[in-house]
Order: sequence, then C-alpha cells, then structure tokens
Amino acid sequence: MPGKTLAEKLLSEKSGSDARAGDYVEAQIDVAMAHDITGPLAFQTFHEVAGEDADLFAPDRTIFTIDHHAPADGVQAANNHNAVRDFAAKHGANQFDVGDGICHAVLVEEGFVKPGDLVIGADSHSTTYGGIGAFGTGVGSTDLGTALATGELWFRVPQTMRFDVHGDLQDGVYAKDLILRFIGDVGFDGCTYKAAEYTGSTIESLPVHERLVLSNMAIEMGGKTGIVPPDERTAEYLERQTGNDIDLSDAFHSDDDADYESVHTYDATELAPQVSKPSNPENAVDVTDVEGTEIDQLFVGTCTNGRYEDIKIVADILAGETLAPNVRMVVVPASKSVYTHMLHTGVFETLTDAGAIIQNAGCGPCAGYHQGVLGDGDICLATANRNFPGREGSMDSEVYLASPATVGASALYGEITDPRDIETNRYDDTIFAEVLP
Ligand SMILES: CC(C)[C@H](C(=O)O)[C@@H](O)C(=O)O
Ligand code: SF4
Repeated sequence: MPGKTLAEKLLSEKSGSDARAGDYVEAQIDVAMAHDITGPLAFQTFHEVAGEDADLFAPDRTIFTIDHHAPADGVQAANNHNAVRDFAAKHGANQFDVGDGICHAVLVEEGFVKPGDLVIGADSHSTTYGGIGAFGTGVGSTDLGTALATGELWFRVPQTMRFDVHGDLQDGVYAKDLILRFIGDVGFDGCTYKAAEYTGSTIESLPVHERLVLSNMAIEMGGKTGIVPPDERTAEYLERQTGNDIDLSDAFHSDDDADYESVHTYDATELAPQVSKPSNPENAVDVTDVEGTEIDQLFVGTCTNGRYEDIKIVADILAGETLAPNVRMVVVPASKSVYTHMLHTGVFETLTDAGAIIQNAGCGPCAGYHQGVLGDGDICLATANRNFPGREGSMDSEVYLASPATVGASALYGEITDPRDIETNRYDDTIFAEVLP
C-alpha cells in the first residue's frame, strides 16, 4: 500500500478507520460554524433532528457570526441576526456580532481552529482553515444543523491534487497571484471534491496570512479543502495571534510516498501578477494582458484579502497620494482587530486621506448585498474571491479579481496597473513581521 496524504490521515484519525481516497467515513467534527445567512436554517434543522432544548455537541467549539448583512440592511437581516443571538445564548455557543468581522477571519484570530482539526462551516470559504493545517470545508445548513446535534458528519475521503511551487516570487507578486494562476490552469471545476495540498519552498516561505489566501480560494476550483502542511511558522503565527500554545504533534503531514491524484509544479520566479477577468475566477491572465482597463470601483477586503497586511499594502501605495479622479474605493477590514490596528498604525488615516471609504468589519459588498453594490455598467477591481455575473450587484456590472498590490496600484491611475511598475515602490516586506493587537 502507498503512504497516505494529509487529508487521508486526518480523516482516518477523526473516523477511527484506515481511510483512503474514495472511502466513505463518519468523522468526528472538531469545530462547527454558521453565520447570519446560513445559521437560521441550520437552527431549524437542529430543532427538527434533536428537539428545541437539545444540547449542542460542543458549545465551546461552536461559533456563530453576524457578518454577511452586517449591520442589518433590512428587516429580514435584522430578524436573522436576532435568531443567531437567541440560539447562541440559549445553547451557550460562541457568538460574534455586527462589526466583529468575517467568520473565517474571526475563527483563526480567536484561536478556535488549530492544525489537525476537522472544521465544518456553513459557508463555502470554510476551506480557509487549511491555511493553518486544518481540514476545513463548507457544508449546507442542513448538514450543519445535524452535525450541531451529533458532532459527526459523513465524508467521502477526497483524492489530493498537489500544487508544488519553488523559487522566490517577484516583488509585487503574492499568494493571490499564485492561487488565481492555479485556478486558471485547472479550471473552476478542476479540483472538484478533491483536496488541494500546497507544497514546495515557495509555500514554506509564505507568511501564514498569505497561506490562508491559497486555502480560501481552493473552493474556486471546486476543492473540498485546500491545505498547507503546518510547520513552525504556523505555530508561531497562531501563538502570536491567539496566545494559545500550539502542539504540532496533533497535526498531519503527507507521507513521501503518498498517492496524489496529480502533481502540478510551478516556478514562482516566472509568475507575473494575475488578474481574473469577468465573470469567473478561472479567467486568470497576466496583469499585462489587461493593463489600461478602466475601472469605476476598487474593493479591498473579504475573507480572502481583508487582513491587516493586505490593507497595509494598499495604504503604502496610496500614502501621500489621492485616488484617480474616476474611481471610488471601498475598504472593508476582515475583522475588528484589523480595523483597530488600522486606526492605531495610521493606515486608516492614510486611506481616508487618499479618498477611500472605510466601512465596519464584515463581508461588505463582496456578495452584492450592501455597502458598495455595483450599478449597471460599473467595473470593479476587487481583492475578493468571486466575480460571477452580478456577484457585487447589477448583472450588467463586471468584477476583476486581483491582489491588494494590483488594486492599490490601479487606484492611482484609475485603470488596471501592474504593481511592478509603480515608480514610488513603497512595498515594505517588514509588515509581514508585524504583530496584531
Ligand atoms: C452566503 C454564503 C452561503 C455564501 C457562501 O457560502 O459562500 C457567501 O459567503 C459567499 O461568499 O457567496
Ligand atoms: S467575505 Fe465574501 S466570500 Fe467571504 S464569507 Fe463573506 S461573502 Fe463569502
């Protein structure tokens, strides 16, 4: 028998069986999450399956957030918020409210997830937790509602696609560019129901907030999960962010002779900044192919690129400058701690001085609900993860996806701009060492 992949080992441990790709297993869940959109339906299922007064499988490892329509943009959203608050209070679960931030940012920052965990979230970007060596995956509200009662869920053990990257990224090229290229190469369904595993010297040298970007967007190529093997960097990052001790002996790593479905090898030194054209993340091209495309709105935020380090890159580019006259910029920090840190470090002032609008932490206009929805004919360049038709508003609007550096550079000129070309190159890689409060 060949060795096992990280995903096979993790699901073997959680199911108490010798799990191999293709097997069906019943696995113990470590952490469960739902938010203001998916929570209320999950509560209904929980009540049907287990009864109104049943206990959660683990209240301390259950987290509910209010982040999608936050603050409430209508009565229905406000009622959903109250449903989340009531259910969490009644069952003793962790609950984060309006302004606390996006579920995926909160779960990592607050230390709910650790390497080796099996995490389900009623949100498709629950793959994010792979960035710290967990198996994170999105589930529907009904699956989540059932698992809240039982603490278990069935899984088909995924095959693993390995993305093996070597060499140094050029200045101005980031993890976002890597993942857009991977998605462009395998297609929006190229990794469907498979685990993506990101390996190689380039990945090993990526700071953890960048690894989270790779895992976050695994779902945009269909991935069941997307995992970076955890290492000392993972432990240091989590210990710094959360104050928790991290025991890497609880984590999993693929065997050298693991049976990968495929291995995709990349030379990082050759990668240009990438932009995904409307209206699919798989439409990734070199920034040079779309340079000069005029834009109306810039959106900096989301669970992909709304961390402090991302927003700081944009602020460093815009420091002392103003937005091009034809654009508006919406900045939405991923969490309250990012927001506070922006205030303390002057990033908030730099961005508002440049002409940006800064909103409360949350999902913002990412899924087109509120706080910066696009109108007919609007073209947006976003640090987000999705650009499907109508994603950020009108079916007649268009969204291009890129890294924070590309969005920052483009803000100066009002058109898509190669971040490697900005004359006043203000990149400051030391920000990767900064510690959040
Ligand atoms: C609303 C929610 C179910 C959805 C998701 O699961 O992805 C949202 O977060 C999104 O990004 O479109
Ligand atoms: S930021 Fe966007 S992609 Fe992420 S959870 Fe919110 S709506 Fe979904």
